[in-house]
Amino acid sequence: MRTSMLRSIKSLTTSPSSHVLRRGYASEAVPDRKVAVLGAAGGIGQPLSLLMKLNPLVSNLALYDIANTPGVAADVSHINTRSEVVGYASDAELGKALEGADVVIIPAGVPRKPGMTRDDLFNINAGIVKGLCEAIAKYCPKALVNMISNPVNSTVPIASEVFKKAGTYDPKRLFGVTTLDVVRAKTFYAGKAKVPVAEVNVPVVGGHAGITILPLFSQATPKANLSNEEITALTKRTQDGGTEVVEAKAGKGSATLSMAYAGAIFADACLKGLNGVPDVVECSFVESTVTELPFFASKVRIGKNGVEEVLGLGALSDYEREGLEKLKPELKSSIEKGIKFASQ
Ligand SMILES: NC(=O)c1ccc[n+]([C@@H]2O[C@H](COP(=O)([O-])OP(=O)(O)OC[C@H]3O[C@@H](n4cnc5c(N)ncnc54)[C@H](O)[C@@H]3O)[C@@H](O)[C@H]2O)c1
Ligand SMILES: O=C(O)C[C@H](O)C(=O)O
Repeated sequence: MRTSMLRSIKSLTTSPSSHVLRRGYASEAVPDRKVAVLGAAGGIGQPLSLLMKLNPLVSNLALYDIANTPGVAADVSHINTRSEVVGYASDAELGKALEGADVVIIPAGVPRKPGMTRDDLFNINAGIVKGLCEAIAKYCPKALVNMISNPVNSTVPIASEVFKKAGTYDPKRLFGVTTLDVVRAKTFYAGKAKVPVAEVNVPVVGGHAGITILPLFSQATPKANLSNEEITALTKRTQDGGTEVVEAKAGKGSATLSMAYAGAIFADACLKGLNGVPDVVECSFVESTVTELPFFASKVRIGKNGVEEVLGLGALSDYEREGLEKLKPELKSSIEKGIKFASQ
């Protein structure tokens, strides 16, 4: 995405065709797409809004938050790229922010402090996510929902229950964003294997918390001859990547910049899928039959209707098979906690 996005941004801002695009005459080549960011003024929301403003696939960018939205929206709106930016600042404006949205990205909610698990955020974030998903069911039930708010292992099941209750649930349109785990696995693997990071691919499966994050380094490319000890250390670092940032920020929140980057990659994949670009594949936490668990992160092919295909796990090493069995009880209980909360 990086090179193609940067190339498109460059041509958008420097070539005569940029005027054509901005006037909206290029709708065949680049259809209009509205993206809504809920929690747009937060630590993730601000840089994510910036990155979505730079994405030439976006024609309308709706920035919603319960605090500080006007400033963020005014600031981002001055950037001379294709999309029109509108800020929405209160509950009463949420419907307008969502109406017509093709993709809704949700980074609303509280982040961790040192010593907390993602599950410790459940009590506050579950209610936030529930309310936002009720509004999505009402105002843009066909949108692809990119859930960033933690604990993802529970917030995605909460969203599914809210949509089921509203009669709008389409499992193809609900995604837990686990892209940051893939971003980390790629970075850490490239460093250890001494291969160019831009060429690295590593699937990360399972969920998005501690041992439920299972990077499949046996499938990493380019291949490298890493020892079992090195694979164990890489796996642990990927699983603890979020905590590494939380501790480094020492009470000032969790990953925001790397998450904004990861969220922008995933939203871009959704937009490309919607636009009919073939073979758009990203890892995501979705409704799944890959294991006995109802939700599971694995590679997913994204197309015009959202999830086109949930891909299987491929061949696993003994270490990964063991990790897979170990993560299931925790992931199952987080999923059940979300379902129980939303069905009350
Ligand atoms: N999926 C991932 O990989 C991943 C990575 C990093 C962080 N996160 C999660 O993302 C969430 C946000 O993190 P952050 O660092 O941006 O937090 P933050 O506190 O900086 O920002 C959160 C924003 O959400 C807004 N908000 C709160 N309630 C809202 C509501 N009802 N509607 C709209 N906006 C609302 C707040 O006003 C704030 O601006 C946290 O739950 C965090 O754990 C997930
Ligand atoms: O670690 C966190 O709490 C935030 C996020 O889930 C992350 O992986 O960085």
